[in-house]
Amino acid sequence: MDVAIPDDVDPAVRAEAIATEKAYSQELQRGGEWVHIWRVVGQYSNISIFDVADNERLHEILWGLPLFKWMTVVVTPLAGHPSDVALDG
Ligand SMILES: O=C(O)CC1=CCC(=O)O1
Repeated sequence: MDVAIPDDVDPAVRAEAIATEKAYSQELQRGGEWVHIWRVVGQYSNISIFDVADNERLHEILWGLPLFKWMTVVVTPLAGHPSDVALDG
């Protein structure tokens, strides 16, 4: 997720949107659907890992992001790798 909040956004609106985004994200993290969030060093971007039931649920989560209108989001579906020791029986 790349974030680009326009410079002319009122600082109070910006602060409120960022605070609401944090609460929204942390609720989903606590619920187990938003598994990881990492800051991309040097950029107003993050790399996140989601574990959701289906694409519709991920779409709902992403569209619900308070900063969504100021974001560019790229989704890369991932599958388990057969060499992952965590997947060995
Ligand atoms: O700061 C960001 O990368 C945007 C963001 C997504 C969830 C969150 O809390 O911030």
